[in-house]
Amino acid sequence: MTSSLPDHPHAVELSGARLAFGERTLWDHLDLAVHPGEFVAVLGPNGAGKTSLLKVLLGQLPLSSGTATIAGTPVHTGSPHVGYVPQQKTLEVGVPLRGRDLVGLGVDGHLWGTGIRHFKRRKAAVDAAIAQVGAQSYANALVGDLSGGEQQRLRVAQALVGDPQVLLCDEPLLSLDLANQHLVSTLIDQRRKDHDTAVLFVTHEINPILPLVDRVLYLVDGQFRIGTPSEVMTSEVLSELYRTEVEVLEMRGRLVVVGTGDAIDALGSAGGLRPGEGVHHHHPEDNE
Ligand SMILES: Nc1ncnc2c1ncn2[C@@H]1O[C@H](COP(=O)(O)OP(=O)(O)OP(=O)(O)O)[C@@H](O)[C@H]1O
Repeated sequence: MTSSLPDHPHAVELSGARLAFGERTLWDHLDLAVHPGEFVAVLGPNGAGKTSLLKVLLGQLPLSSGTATIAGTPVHTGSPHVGYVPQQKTLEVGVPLRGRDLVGLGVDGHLWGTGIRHFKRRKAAVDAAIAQVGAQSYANALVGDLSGGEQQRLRVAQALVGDPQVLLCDEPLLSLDLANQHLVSTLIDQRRKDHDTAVLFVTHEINPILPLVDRVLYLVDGQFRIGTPSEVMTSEVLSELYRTEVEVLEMRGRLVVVGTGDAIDALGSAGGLRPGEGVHHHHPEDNE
């Protein structure tokens, strides 16, 4: 399968982008050009506007000002060039949906049409996406019977089934154990390497994906910074963003963010301290 648009220099482009709800500005003057195959982590405390940014790129939320394009085209809903891994919801046991049905939900009916020829193409696309995430052995099982990690791999397959040029992921590692975090992040990394798919990856915890990240967009309370992890994840930059003293320590290849005072709550969700805790190694189960 190949994408129908010729390769565009920028997979995602935000220019002078501003998003406000009433008096509250989530971000303003945001310029971001993401290249094909680039992996951008979107970090920041609760309510900073990370999910809203993905919604803008999905065409679900209009910008207050500025422009947003995907592969050179203004954002709009139902773009075949965008794959989306939404925030994880546990699927209930007993839902009569097989793994391959879940993946098939990612297929756009308008694009594929109806009839036996389209049915075959659709099935081939679903099979290919299932194979990309290595889910063949449980694709016919009921999703409610699958583990969180298996469900998440199928969700990634659902996002890949339309052969997207841009993959938007909203905390795809949440509630996964370390092995599955590694598995799912490796799948996403493999996809961008093999297909030059750009990845915007919203997360509260940069450590599991630190080796994959090209650039970080760090949003805090109307402010933001964009740069490589070593440019953004520093005591100076985060102290400026949080407007309080924040320390970033590197320990055995992991970044530990340590803050004080009022910022503790916010930093707790960004990989740092929670009230009453000492230096805190942010583990995945902390997100529970
Ligand atoms: N349609 C809307 N109208 C008004 N306010 C909204 C709307 N959508 C989102 N918000 C507010 O915008 C803020 C940012 O929300 P968003 O979900 O983007 O944050 P986030 O950074 O993804 O947070 P979290 O880490 O908690 O998921 C929140 O305070 C939210 O209440």
